[in-house]
Amino acid sequence: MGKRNLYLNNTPVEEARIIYENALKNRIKMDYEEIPTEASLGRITKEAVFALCSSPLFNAAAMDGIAVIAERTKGASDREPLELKKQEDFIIVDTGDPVRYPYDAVIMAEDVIEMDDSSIKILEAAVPWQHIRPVGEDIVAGEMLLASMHKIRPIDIGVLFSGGITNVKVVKQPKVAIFPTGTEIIEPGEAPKEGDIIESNSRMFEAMVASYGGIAERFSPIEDDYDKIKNAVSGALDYCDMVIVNAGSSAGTEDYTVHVLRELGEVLVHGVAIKPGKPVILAVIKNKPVIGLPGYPVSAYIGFETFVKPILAMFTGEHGYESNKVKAVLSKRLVSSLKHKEYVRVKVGEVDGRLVASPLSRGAGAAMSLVRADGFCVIDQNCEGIEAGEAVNVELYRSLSEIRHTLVSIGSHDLILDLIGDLMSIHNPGIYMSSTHVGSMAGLMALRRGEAHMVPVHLLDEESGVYNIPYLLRLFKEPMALVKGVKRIQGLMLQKGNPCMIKGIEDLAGCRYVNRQRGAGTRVLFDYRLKLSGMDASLISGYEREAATHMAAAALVASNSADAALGIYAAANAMGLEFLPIGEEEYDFAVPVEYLDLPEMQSFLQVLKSKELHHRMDEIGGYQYDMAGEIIFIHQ
Ligand SMILES: Nc1nc2c(c(=O)[nH]1)N[C@H]1C(S)=C(S)[C@@H](COP(=O)(O)OP(=O)(O)OC[C@H]3O[C@@H](n4cnc5c(N)ncnc54)[C@H](O)[C@@H]3O)O[C@H]1N2
Ligand code: MOO
Repeated sequence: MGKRNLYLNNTPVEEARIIYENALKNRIKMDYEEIPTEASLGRITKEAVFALCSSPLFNAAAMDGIAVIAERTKGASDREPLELKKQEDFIIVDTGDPVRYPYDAVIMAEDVIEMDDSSIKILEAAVPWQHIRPVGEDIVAGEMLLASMHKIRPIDIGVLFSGGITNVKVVKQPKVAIFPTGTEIIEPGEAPKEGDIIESNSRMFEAMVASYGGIAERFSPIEDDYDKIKNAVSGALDYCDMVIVNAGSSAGTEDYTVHVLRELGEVLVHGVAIKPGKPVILAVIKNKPVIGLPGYPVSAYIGFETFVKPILAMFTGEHGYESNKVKAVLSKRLVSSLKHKEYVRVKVGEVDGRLVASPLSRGAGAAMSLVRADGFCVIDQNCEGIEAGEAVNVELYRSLSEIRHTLVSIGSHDLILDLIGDLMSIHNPGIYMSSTHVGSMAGLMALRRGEAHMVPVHLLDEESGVYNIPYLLRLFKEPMALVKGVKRIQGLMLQKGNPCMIKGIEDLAGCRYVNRQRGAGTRVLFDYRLKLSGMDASLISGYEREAATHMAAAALVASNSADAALGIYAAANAMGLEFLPIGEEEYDFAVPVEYLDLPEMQSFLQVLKSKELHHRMDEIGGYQYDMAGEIIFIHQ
């Protein structure tokens, strides 16, 4: 082996699905088992379930009171109360007690006047069968309780028991073997060295298999070794219903999966027009589905959702997964290739009653983009892209009600945003903050387009030397508020020990710098300082290289991929870097006045002023928060 697989196809998603499902439809047979009713939550009934007994089993009192013979209560009224004798005319009953012949009505305790131990008075006649639940009112023996192929819910379990059903026949859960592969893969808990990757996908698959009604059998990582992979897959097929092999699915010299699967059985598809998820392998071995999923976490997730989930449904019979599709306005132009169908993770916010979708990182390795996402939108294969402002369909992962109670912040990044969001959810459960980091300027533009409630900004006006306010005056006609945030120290983040001996911006020539994106406040500050020092940007290698956040820039320096970056003290500190202060800046929040009263904004303001937040900022260091939460109203 050791050869590259340079022959991946590009089968359209739907076509690949049909090819595979057709190949499997006569091979996958649903199996059944009988299980205790109490263990049947979420399982699918094999066949209709009929009640063995009625409920109630007898005529039962529906209220606490007395059981009477209705005929004997005739004529009772306010004017002529009727006296009844215990045991002769009535007996005492509690809710649920049987009511036997000759009694045929129940009078509620509240409507009974007690005379002495053995007699009572009533002021109204009883109607026959009042307050009595007749035999079989709820369930009649022989009645169908649940239909075939019904997914059992908590209420169904209750009803099954009431109908005398203690065991139920359900569809058997398929057993799915999961094999992570790759010599670089180490088990969680082991200390990672350079080149090692902590195993995570098989754990994610295990949870996905369970949530879609299967039983996962997860194995330890197998190294990139043809025979080891072959023996593992072949052995699992003897007792499992399906096998997932993770990674080694594309064109690497050690990507053996497809060769192994070809030797063991038939590979129907290798390579699908989907992004992320392209190198999916769909195979049939020993009449069972064997699926190779790509190693990158996002590709693995989308490959599973697209190809494993429908095959699991062929075993479980569960097809009715809810999909929560909404229409949202796209905040940023999305360009996509005609070569594939693309799944783009998006954050969704509701601003002024309008849902806005902002695309997140599109990298297949960026698992956090899935965590941060509220949903995804699909760009069809025959579509080259979608313009900003166009409506797109978004499949939501989060509930619409959570999205509606989310403060949407788009703008400059700072570590305190995560802390604030966290404290908001603690102080006001049910209120959330979503922050997208695009830089100060891009945030203000998003606010102008009505896509955010608030923009974290730190923009220095070079002429006046004033932060933020001049920009709001320039860009907004409507009344704006500047909520004061923090003063934070910006400086050069340098490698430990400062091996390049950088003492100021002038020393950056000849070093490997990493910049921030255009429109980021830190970039504006850097350009301003460059100008002051009279230095030409072209002398700085890496001036064009951009990192999206302070932490991302700091991480590049920490990993010796760059020598210096401009950033905040907190990021340098978090990454264990040396820090050369350049100056203090004002990191505030631009808010249209009309949003100040939103409950989500009020929660934000409360947290911003809280001791708890200030304490956490002290722990990180580099922040001054004397004015945090003060509001400056900006009038034109
Ligand atoms: N020359 C080409 N290179 C690549 C192609 C291509 O068509 N031509 N396809 C790219 C695409 S698209 C994808 S997706 C990846 C998929 O590659 P593999 O499925 O072969 O996966 P690996 O290369 O083994 O791993 C990729 C990545 O994922 C990490 N990984 C693997 N297993 C796990 C696990 N269990 N838990 C966490 N992370 C895992 C692995 O270490 C790698 O970092 O190929 C492109 N290349
Ligand atoms: O198609 Mo791969 O799955 O994008 O990264």
